[in-house]
Amino acid sequence: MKVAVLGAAGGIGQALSLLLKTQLPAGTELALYDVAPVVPGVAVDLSHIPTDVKVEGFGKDDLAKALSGSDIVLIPAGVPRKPGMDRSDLFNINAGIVRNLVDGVADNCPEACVCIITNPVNTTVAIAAEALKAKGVYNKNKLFGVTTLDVIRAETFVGNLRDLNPANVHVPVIGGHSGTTILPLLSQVEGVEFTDEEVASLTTRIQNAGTEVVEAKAGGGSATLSMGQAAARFCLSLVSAMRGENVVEYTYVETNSDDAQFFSHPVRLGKNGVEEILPYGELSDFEQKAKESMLEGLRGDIKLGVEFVNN
Ligand SMILES: NC(=O)c1ccc[n+]([C@@H]2O[C@H](COP(=O)([O-])OP(=O)(O)OC[C@H]3O[C@@H](n4cnc5c(N)ncnc54)[C@H](O)[C@@H]3O)[C@@H](O)[C@H]2O)c1
Ligand SMILES: O=C(O)C[C@H](O)C(=O)O
Repeated sequence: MKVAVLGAAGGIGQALSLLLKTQLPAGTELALYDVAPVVPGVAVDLSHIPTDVKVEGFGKDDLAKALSGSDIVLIPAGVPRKPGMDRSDLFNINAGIVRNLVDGVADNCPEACVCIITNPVNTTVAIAAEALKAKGVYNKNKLFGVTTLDVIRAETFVGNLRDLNPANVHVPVIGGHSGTTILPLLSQVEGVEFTDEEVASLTTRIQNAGTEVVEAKAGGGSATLSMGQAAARFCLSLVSAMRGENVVEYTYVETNSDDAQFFSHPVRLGKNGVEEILPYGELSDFEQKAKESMLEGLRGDIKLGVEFVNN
């Protein structure tokens, strides 16, 4: 098994690579790619941790080598937000970065599962899909937008509110990954009841949690450590699924539903990526209205990505 992290020298990239170095199964290869000259040093640093995961760093001219033979490619490369910005403000820079890196995936490891972290995820996943289609290698079962951070935040906030261990709380989060497109299904949290006021305020907090971090970091970037944890969880779930375990994660994938071309659903992962897209179940009136009012925006975000590659 080989896992590649593209953008490995960044805030997310380093946290994620550390978690993967310590948690991937023995025998896995971990390839770290970045355009930043520090990336070989990050790989040397991690290589001193005594696990049976072989780490190698690759600089800007070595994308092909980094990707060759990869089974899973995680992409957190690109610029993060500063206070006052929306995720969509990152489109101008990050769209081209994702396109180029995914072209590299198509050329060097077209069978790999590709996990997009770079924002705006609602749009960059569509860019990745169109880039893979243009190269004739798109497999909708192997492209994922990583929305796990929304899930772990929702679990943390619910756990804290009810004084429960967040590790034992499960909160479905569907939709996309920005603002109101992030839709936590609080009506489905087992064993916990919320008042209407709590549902409204928790939903808003989960939707704005990224901004909460951006403002707290005051110009120093966005979530990196919690995102590293979220991406590691998603990657390790994918690895377990590829080894035959039964694993379900919420992730932004291409669906056949009427909601939008890409939509976060509970997904049963398997040896070949998406095994089955599961229904997200019954929504409360509040969730149904919230879903209906965000769909147009989400579809617009997706269209922007499709047009970026095709126009
Ligand atoms: N999906 C999510 O839930 C989520 C959560 C947090 C952040 N993000 C997004 O992840 C991205 C990265 O955030 P960060 O905090 O790690 O940023 P960062 O600036 O700390 O790191 C980004 C890294 O990408 C590298 N990079 C830039 N262009 C590259 C290219 N063409 N090839 C390879 N590497 C390249 C940079 O050199 C840098 O090391 C941002 O777009 C951010 O908005 C997504
Ligand atoms: O908010 C951001 O810009 C980064 C990320 O999407 C997050 O949710 O933390």
